[in-house]
Amino acid sequence: MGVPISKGSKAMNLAVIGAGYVGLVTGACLADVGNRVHCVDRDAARLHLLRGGHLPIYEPGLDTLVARNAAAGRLVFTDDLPAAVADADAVFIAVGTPSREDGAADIGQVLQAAGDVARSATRDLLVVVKSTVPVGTCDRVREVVEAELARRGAPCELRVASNPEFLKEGHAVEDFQRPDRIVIGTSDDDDGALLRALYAPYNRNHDRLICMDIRSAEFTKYASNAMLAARISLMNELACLAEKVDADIESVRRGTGADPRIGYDFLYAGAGYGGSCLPKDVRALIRLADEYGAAADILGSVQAVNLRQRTLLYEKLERFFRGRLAGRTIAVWGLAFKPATDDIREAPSIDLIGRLLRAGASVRGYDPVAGANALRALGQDGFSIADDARAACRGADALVVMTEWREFKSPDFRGLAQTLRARAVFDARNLYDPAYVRSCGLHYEGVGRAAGRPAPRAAPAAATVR
Ligand SMILES: NC(=O)c1ccc[n+]([C@@H]2O[C@H](COP(=O)([O-])OP(=O)(O)OC[C@H]3O[C@@H](n4cnc5c(N)ncnc54)[C@H](O)[C@@H]3O)[C@@H](O)[C@H]2O)c1
Ligand SMILES: O=c1ccn([C@@H]2O[C@H](COP(=O)(O)OP(=O)(O)O[C@H]3O[C@H](CO)[C@@H](O)[C@H](O)[C@H]3O)[C@@H](O)[C@H]2O)c(=O)[nH]1
Repeated sequence: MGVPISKGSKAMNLAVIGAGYVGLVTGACLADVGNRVHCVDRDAARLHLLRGGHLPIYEPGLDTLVARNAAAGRLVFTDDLPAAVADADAVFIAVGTPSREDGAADIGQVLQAAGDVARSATRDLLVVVKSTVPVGTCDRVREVVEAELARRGAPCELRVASNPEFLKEGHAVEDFQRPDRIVIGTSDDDDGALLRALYAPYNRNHDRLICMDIRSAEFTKYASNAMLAARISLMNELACLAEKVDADIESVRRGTGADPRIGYDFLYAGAGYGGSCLPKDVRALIRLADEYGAAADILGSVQAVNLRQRTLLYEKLERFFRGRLAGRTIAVWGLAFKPATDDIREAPSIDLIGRLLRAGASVRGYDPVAGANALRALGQDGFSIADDARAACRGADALVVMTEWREFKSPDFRGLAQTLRARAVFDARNLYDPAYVRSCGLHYEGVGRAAGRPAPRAAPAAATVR
């Protein structure tokens, strides 16, 4: 077991609905501290994999955690929701909340899961909404649950709490086990006490629980992702300006991040933020603001900058090849939206490759774990997956590095200069030292990197100081 159940807390019976990135990590981690967890999913293929000891997703450390707790009988995978809920003290809802066409979060899966719980419950329990949901969703969950209980004439009470999740993919197990905060929104002290007891093993040295009302907890999740997205978009906008004025955004990042009020984390310019959360949650927050007649000017700009940034690498390639991308072969290193995951949801690489294929280029991709997912998303017409990073470059004109996997950090540039026909490297993550790459005989472009032009001799007239 990872962390033992602490004094004062007892092992609980839990159900987690949704065995995806969040549900699986939540279920496995809570089982690892001694709770008995039923992970419920409606996806038969996913359950088949899990029961056979295979993970449907790549997440560092999750395989051993799942194997250990499944073997100990503390973690069970099932589609039998009534059995999972039968003796549960709490049921976590961790299903998807994808974007609707208008950008709002679709809470259909959450309400469906809540209705399913209320249809099966035979005892009092706490329904904990872990999915990212717009403010007011827990109220809707309560309505659905109460209507169903009334219809059944069921003599039990289902309370509702919000407990948004803040884990990062690729770092999910560590984030869950060593959280920087655990946000809990409740309307009842007993519910807060139950969640405090459940999270006690992760709350031993510092109090990481931040307790509040339900609506504030729901909002905290969106506010956090909005902050993160804003920081990235600001950095990306600054990077584009840096490139114009021949400053180097990497030096600027080091210089600005040194101020503790700014800090170094999440300050990397790149190909625009992707993944299953930041783009979706910014869209949902904008729609929420619209619904309530509130301004979302900054959020609108954050999103607009991100959309623009996602075309940046394509534009660089198009410029380099003077608009003639048809017939070219481009190698792409990194297909996942970030390192240490196989998730390609809203990955900038998938955008870029789609554009290249539409322009008539061929793409040879490589990713340590996301190749199969990329192939499923993009098909095989003009797109292929190489066995390793070097093989992706064989016969290619140029290389684009889209994800900062560790194995891409120090390639053999002299070898690449021999392999790449147009001898060009496009670095969407600013991994490399431009001067060194150029010294190896390669054309190099990063994001917001100085071209090394000599500074203008005289200030432009408009900037003359009187
Ligand atoms: N992925 C992340 O890093 C992350 C982090 C924090 C919060 N979130 C939020 O958590 C939620 C889940 O995200 P995810 O990435 O884990 O999603 P996911 O798509 O990986 O997993 C969702 C799972 O729920 C299952 N499901 C849906 N409806 C069901 C039902 N009625 N009964 C049983 N199973 C059902 C699906 O089959 C799927 O396996 C979303 O709201 C997301 O915004 C995600
Ligand atoms: O300095 C940075 C940091 C990140 N990114 C990009 O931003 C996206 C999101 O990265 P990250 O936030 O690390 O990944 P997620 O796993 O999507 O995690 C975010 O979304 C989750 C779901 O809501 C939250 O729980 C996490 O706290 C939040 O960081 C990726 O495309 C990154 O490449 C940058 O471009 N520059």
